[in-house]
Amino acid sequence: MTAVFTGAFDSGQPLLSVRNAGHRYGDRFGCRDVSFDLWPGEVLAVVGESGSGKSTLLGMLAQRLGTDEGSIRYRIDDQLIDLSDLSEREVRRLWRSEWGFVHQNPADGLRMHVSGGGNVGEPLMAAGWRHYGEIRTRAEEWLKRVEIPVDRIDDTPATFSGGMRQRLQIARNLVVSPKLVFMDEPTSGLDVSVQARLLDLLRGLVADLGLSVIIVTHDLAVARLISHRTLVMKDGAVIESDLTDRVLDDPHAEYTQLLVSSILQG
Ligand SMILES: Nc1ncnc2c1ncn2[C@@H]1O[C@H](COP(=O)(O)OP(=O)(O)OP(=O)(O)O)[C@@H](O)[C@H]1O
Repeated sequence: MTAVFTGAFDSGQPLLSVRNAGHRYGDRFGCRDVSFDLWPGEVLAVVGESGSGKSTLLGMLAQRLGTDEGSIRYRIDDQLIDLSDLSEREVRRLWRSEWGFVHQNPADGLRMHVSGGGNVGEPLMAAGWRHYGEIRTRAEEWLKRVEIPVDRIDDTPATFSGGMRQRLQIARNLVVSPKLVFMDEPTSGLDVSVQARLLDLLRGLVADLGLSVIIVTHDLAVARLISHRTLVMKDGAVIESDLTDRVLDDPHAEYTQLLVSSILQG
C-alpha cells in the first residue's frame, strides 16, 4: 500500500523548489539538471542504482555539497529564499529548528557515548529549552513513541541494537518538530524484519507530524511504502518522476522498467 498524500497543496507555495540544480566533482557532474517542488507534508523518494547520483543530490539539497548550477529555494516566512543566499549562521538555524537528517548509519547521527535520553534532549536544549524536568519528560515521550523502553533512557546507544539505534536517531531528529527531513537509506543497514517495523513506524510518524521528507533509497519497496512521489535517477539525471504508484506500476522509461522488473524477478 502506498502512502496517500493528503498534504497542504492549498498552502500556495512549495516548501522546497529545485530548478536545474547540479553539483560537479571536478569536471564531471554527480547530478545535473534536477528540478522538482516539494510540498508541505509530502514524501519524495529518490531511487536509482549505485552511482546514479542519489547521495550527491541529497548532499546538495542538504547544503553539504555546493550547488554549481541552478537553484534550490526553501520557504522561509512565506517566501522562497535561495539557499545559496543564506549565511552559514542562517543555515545552522535551519538545522536547529526546521531540518533533520537521518543517516544510514545511526552512529553518524547519534552521540554514541551520551545517554539515549541525552541524545533526544540535546536538540531541545539547542532549541532553547532550559528546564531539566521538561526536557526529560519530552525525551521519555519520544522514547515511547519510537518504541524504546523508557527504562533504557540512561543507557548509551552503544548498548542498543541496530534497530533501536536507528529509532533513537529518528527521535533525535523529530523531537524538535522539523518541517523537512532528509533521509539517506534509513533502513538499509537493518535485518529485513527490523526494516519492516521501522518503516511502519516511520510512516506513522511522518503522517502524524505532517513532515516533508526526501528519502534516498535503492529499495523500491521502501519507496512504495513510504513515499507519495518518486524521482528515478540515472547517470546523475532524473529520468522519470511522478506519483510513486504510477512510476512503479506503469514505468515509462526503459531504465525504470528494468529497475522494477529486476525487483520483481529478485
Ligand atoms: N567525492 C566524489 N568525488 C568524485 N566523484 C564522486 C564523488 N562522490 C560521488 N562521485 C561520483 O558521482 C556520481 C554519483 O555518485 P553518488 O554517490 O551520488 O551515487 P549514488 O546513487 O548515491 O550511489 P550509491 O547508491 O552507491 O551511494 C558517480 O559517478 C560517482 O562516482
